[in-house]
Amino acid sequence: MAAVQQLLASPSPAPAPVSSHHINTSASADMELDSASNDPVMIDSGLMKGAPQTGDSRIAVIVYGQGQEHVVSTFAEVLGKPVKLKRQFKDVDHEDEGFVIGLALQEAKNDVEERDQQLLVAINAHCISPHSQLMAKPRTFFISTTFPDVHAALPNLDILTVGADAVEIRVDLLREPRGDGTFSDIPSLSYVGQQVMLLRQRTELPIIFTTRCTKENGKFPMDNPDLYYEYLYRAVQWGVEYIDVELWLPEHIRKKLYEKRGNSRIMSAFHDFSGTFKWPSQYAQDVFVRSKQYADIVKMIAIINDHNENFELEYFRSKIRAQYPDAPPLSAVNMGEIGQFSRTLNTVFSPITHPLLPIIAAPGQMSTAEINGALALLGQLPKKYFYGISSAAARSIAPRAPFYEKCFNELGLPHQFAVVERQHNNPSGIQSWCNQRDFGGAYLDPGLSYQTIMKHNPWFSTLRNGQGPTLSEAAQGIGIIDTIVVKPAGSSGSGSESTSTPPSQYSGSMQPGGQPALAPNTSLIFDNASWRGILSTLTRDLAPSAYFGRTAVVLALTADDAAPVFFALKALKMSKIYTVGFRTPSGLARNAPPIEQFISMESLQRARSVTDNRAPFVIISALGRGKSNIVGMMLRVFGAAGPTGSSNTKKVFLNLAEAASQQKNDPIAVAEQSGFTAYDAADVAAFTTVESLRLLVGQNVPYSFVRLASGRNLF
Ligand SMILES: O=C1C[C@@](O)(C(=O)O)C[C@@H](O)[C@@H]1O
Repeated sequence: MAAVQQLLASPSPAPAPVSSHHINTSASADMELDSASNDPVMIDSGLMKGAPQTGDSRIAVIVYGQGQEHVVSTFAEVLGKPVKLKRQFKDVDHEDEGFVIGLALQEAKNDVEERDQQLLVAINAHCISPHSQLMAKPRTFFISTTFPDVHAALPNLDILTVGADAVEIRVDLLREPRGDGTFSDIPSLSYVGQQVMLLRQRTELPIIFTTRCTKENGKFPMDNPDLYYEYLYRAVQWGVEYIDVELWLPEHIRKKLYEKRGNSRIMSAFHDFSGTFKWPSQYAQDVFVRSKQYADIVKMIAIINDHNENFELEYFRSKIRAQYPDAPPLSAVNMGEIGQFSRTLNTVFSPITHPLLPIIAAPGQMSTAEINGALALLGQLPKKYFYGISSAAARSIAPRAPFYEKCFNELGLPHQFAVVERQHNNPSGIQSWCNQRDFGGAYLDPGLSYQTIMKHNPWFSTLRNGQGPTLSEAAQGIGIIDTIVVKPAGSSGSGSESTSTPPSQYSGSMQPGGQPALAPNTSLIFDNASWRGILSTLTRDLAPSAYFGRTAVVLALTADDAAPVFFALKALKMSKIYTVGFRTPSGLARNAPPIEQFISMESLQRARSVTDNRAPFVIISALGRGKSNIVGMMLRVFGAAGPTGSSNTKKVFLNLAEAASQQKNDPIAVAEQSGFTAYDAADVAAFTTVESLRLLVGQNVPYSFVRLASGRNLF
C-alpha cells in the first residue's frame, strides 16, 4: 500500500483524513490522491443523507496499474461519463471536461508533480490487492457473518474477526425492514450498500460479498440470474475485495463479472447438498474446470456420507494441484459433522464461524479455535514456547503480555507464552530462550541492535552453518531486532539449515520451554515489527499520501531509538527529517529521508520560517519524562507555524516515550493544545503487537482487539 502511494507522492494539497480501515485493504482504498472526500467510491453521500450533492466538478483522472485499464470504465460508469485514455497529466485539458480520463501509472508518474490541480482530480486506482499477500500465507480463514443487520455485528466485530483474514457479508441473509414491521423479500441495493459501508468502516479486513442462492443454503431467489449480476457488479463498483459468484449462474454472467472485476477478486462458489456428490468422480473434476475459467479462487463444498470421503477430498485436492498447477487456489471442504475433518485440512480461505454469531452459515462449520484445537490434537500444530523478552521499564510503558495470552486462548492455539525479564543493560541470555527444541519465537521489548545481540549471544552465529540468522529487509535497514521468527525446516522463506549445536557459553540450564537445542534445520529470522507499528499509527486516521513530500522532526536520545521511526518515515516518502538530541550514523541515514540535525537556534528558526508544505508536519518523540519540556517547546514552535491556509489537516504528534499524564508538561496535552492530533506509545505497541503476532504465529488480529485485550480503552 505504502509502496503504491509512494509512486504518486502528492505534496499538496493534503488529503482529508481517511480511516485507515479504508486505506489498508479495500480496492477503493488507494484511490485517493487529490480527493477531498472521505469515501470516494463506496457510497455517494447523497445516498446516505437523502439529498444528492454536486461534488467535485474537476476532471477525474484515474491512474491505473499495468493491465488494469478496466478500472477506468468502472469509475466512468459510476460517474456516468464517457472514458478517454491519455498518456500523461499534461495531455489533459479543458476539452476533457465531461470525460473520465485514464492514465497508465508508468507514464503518469513522470509528470504527476506538475498536474493542474484546479483542472483535474487525480485518483490513484493502482493498488496492491490483498489477494496475493493472502494467498502467500500458509493458511487463511474467513468468517461467515450471518447477521440480518450488520449493526448487530459491530459491538463484537473485534472478537469475531480474531484469526480471520477476511469477513463474508451474507447479503442474502440481510433483512431490510419495510417500516410496517415486515421485511422486503430481498434487501435493496441501497440497503446493501449501507450495510457494506458499515462493515467497511469497522474492519480493516477484505470483505467477501455473497448472494447465496436458495438451492445452496441461502436466501437469494434463483428465478432471475440478472439480479445476481446487478448486485455483484455493484459490489465490484463499491470496491469490495472478493465477490462470490455461484457456478450455476449462466456462463455469460460469470464471464462478464470476471472480465469487469476491476480490483475485486472472484471466488467461484459451488455447493452440493444432494448427498450424492463424489470427489473421485469426473463430475467433480468438471466442476473444478468450469469454475477455474472465471475465478481467482475456486470454492467447492459438498455434503458427504462417510468419513472416508474426507480422504477422497484430500486426494482430489492434490490431484488438482498436480494436474492444473496454474489454476487458481482451491478452497474445498465437506459439510456436516462428518465433513469437519476436511475443514481442518483445507488451507485456502477456510470458512469459519464464531459462538457469537446468531447462526452458523453451513452445517458443520467450525470456529478458528475449534480448527486450531483439532489441528493440535492431530499433531499438525505442535505446542511451541513463545517469549516476550522485555525490560521492566518497557512493560510499564505498554504491557504486551496479557494480550498474547488472551489471543492464544481466543484462537485456541496450544502454545505457551511467557514474559522473561531482560536486565537493563544486559543483552546476554537471549540465546538460551531461543535455543530450545520447542522454541516458537520471541519479541524483544525494547529491541536490541543486531551487533549487540550477536556480540553477547554467540550461539546465534553458529546458525546456518556459521552464517548466522537471516535478517529481514526491515531488520537490515533499521539495525534493531525486536522479533525473532522461527522458520521450521522446509517452510518457504527459510534460509539454509541451522545447527542445533549449543554454544559453548550456553549453560544448559532448563528454561520454562523444556528441552535445550533448537530442532535441526530450523531457521531463525531476525525482524523488526516496530516500524510497522509506527507506520500503522501514523496512518490510522490519515492516508499515507498526507505525509508524502512533507517533513518531520524526530527527538531521541540515541539513533537506535530513532531507527524504526526513520524507516517508517521513509516508507511514507517524507522529504526530510529534522533531528534533535542525537547524531545519525551514516548507515542509518542511507535508509532514511534526507536528515538535518537542529544544532542551533538558527537552524530551528529556518525550519520554522518555512510556511509551505515543507514545514514540519509530524513530530515524533522518544524522549522520556525528564525531557518533556524540550518536546513541549518543539510542539509549541511548530504547532503555531505551518502552511498558511492550505489544508485543514491537523499536524501529527507521536509520543513514543512513557506517558507523563498528570504532569505539567505532558507532551500529549501540550500537543493537543498546540493543534496536533496526538498518538502515544500504547497505540504503537498495539499495532506492533498485531504485526509481531502476524510474524510469529501467522494469525491476523484486529488492532482494536489488541487494545481491548490489553485492558486499555480504545479511544
Ligand atoms: O461458501 C461458503 C462456505 C459455507 O457454505 C461453509 O460451508 O462453511 C458458508 C458460506 O457462508 C460461504 O459462503
